[in-house]
Amino acid sequence: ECAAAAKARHFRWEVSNMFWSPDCEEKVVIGINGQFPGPTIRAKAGDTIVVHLKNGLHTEGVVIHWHGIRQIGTPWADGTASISQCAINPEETFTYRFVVDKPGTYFYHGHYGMQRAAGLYGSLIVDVADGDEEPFKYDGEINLLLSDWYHESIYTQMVGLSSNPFRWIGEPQSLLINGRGQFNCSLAAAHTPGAKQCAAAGAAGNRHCAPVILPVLPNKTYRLRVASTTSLASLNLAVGNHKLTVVEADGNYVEPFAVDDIDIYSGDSYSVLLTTDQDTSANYWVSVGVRGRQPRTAPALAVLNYRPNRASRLPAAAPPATPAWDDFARSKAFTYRILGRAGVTPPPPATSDRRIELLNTQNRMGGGHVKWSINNVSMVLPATPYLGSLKMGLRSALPSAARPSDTFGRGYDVTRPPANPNTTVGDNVYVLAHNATVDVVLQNANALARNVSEVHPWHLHGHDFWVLGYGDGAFRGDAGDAAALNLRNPPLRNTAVIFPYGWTAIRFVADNPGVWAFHCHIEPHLHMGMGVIFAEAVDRVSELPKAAVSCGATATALMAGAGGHV
Ligand SMILES: O=C1O[C@H]([C@@H](O)CO)C(O)=C1O
Repeated sequence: ECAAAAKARHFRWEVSNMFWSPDCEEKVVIGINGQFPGPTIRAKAGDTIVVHLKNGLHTEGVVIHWHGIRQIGTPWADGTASISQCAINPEETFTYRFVVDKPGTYFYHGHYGMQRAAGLYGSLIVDVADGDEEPFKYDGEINLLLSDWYHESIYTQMVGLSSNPFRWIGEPQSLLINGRGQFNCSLAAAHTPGAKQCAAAGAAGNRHCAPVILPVLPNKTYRLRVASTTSLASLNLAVGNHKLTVVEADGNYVEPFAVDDIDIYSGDSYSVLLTTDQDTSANYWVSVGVRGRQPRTAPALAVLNYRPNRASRLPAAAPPATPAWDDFARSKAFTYRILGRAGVTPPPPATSDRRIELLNTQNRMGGGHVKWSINNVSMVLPATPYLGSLKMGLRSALPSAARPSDTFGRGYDVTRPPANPNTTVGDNVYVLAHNATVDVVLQNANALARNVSEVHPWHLHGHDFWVLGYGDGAFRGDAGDAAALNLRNPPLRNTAVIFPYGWTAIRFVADNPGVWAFHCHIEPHLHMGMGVIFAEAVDRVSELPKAAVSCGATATALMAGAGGHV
């Protein structure tokens, strides 16, 4: 019996700032229990995870979001500051308790300010429950948590993003694999004109930035678990000479397909199978490079080490080249191939109960501030977390009186900079009826500069969604695009990308009472307002832990006796 085998896994974690050299340059990172990245959580489907999280940052709050875990029945454990809980104060401990109900490749990360970009992240891997089997076979596993790294602190970055004039964060200094990179040198210098060899990193024994070595045995099949928690970069991963067979995306099985490389946007996770069927006398490069934006960051490299070859024997061939950053036709071809595996729950086939069309634009506010807006409103977060304030009916805790719009109106020209770039801020709270089938169409557009439209990976909390389709240009809803959506075998995911000047349509059923963020997973873009909130049947949320709601207006009301006593 599955239920009997499920167990509670307890963790005691302390978050703190610490000196670390992720790419061989010493900086300050946010670590957990003295580690960067944070400890990997490994569990079985059905287990309960209990994390006692102590905030050891001296002067700021913290929360942790369990990315891809739907938090069915535990919306207060979603780890989103101002949305699902109060930020945990310094020296305080908050207990997250939630069930990991579905096997898959997940991760966790900070969700307060830009703390994710400061290094607050780690892997969360859920195996099938005892007695269950994955629908594919493999002999071993390799975990690759990908990220990007900036030398400037997140505080400097945040000040720049909210300053007038605006200061953009720019491209990252390094890409990291499992928290390690090499700035200003290359492990494959012999193949990179002008690059210096990273002798120092290895020779000095710098354990923080030593190359990632992935030992494998010949003629075996490995499951590579790949996830991206980048602040900005869209990535591409390739392994020299080896094909990759994609089998899982965001904790859901996909119809297997073989490729030479995969694109990974921030917030995505994949499992790919790799068979070690190449010349056994050699080692091979794993290369991770930037796509979607003009790269200014060297690829991250790791060594696939065919045992018993020595790990120090660098591959003779050059690392596989990352495809051209702006070859969006290639990116789309990969993304469009991701479809639900036979047996994956199909979406409700009827037309949706509600369609919400969200126009993504870059705007100006007050002359110089640069913001991202959704239907012309840039999201700001409230002092009092929504889960508490909405459950207690404190409408006054909402930053704006008006509800946001379900459409941006026909006729907006997505091919040009906004005709009227002025925007306002608001809460962007959409109230969803219990069990409604909701379609959301994300519409991309031209940014402030001419001939610029960027990639945005959107991540939904509290749900997986079906990705029903993608298209170029403006969504022509009832004029054709709505009828052409894939209701047969769409993939289930929690993150979906919008391509430049394109649209992406998703569907989910609002069957998980709570307050859920839906936002661009690019850290600076979220900080600039690129998101909305889905408040879903909040009246059905069961009693909230007081520690999740005891701040701001909810704390005041609680003290006064409205909704319980403290
Ligand atoms: O939000 C962004 O701002 C800059 C640029 O548009 C203005 O400097 C950029 O590349 C972003 O993604």
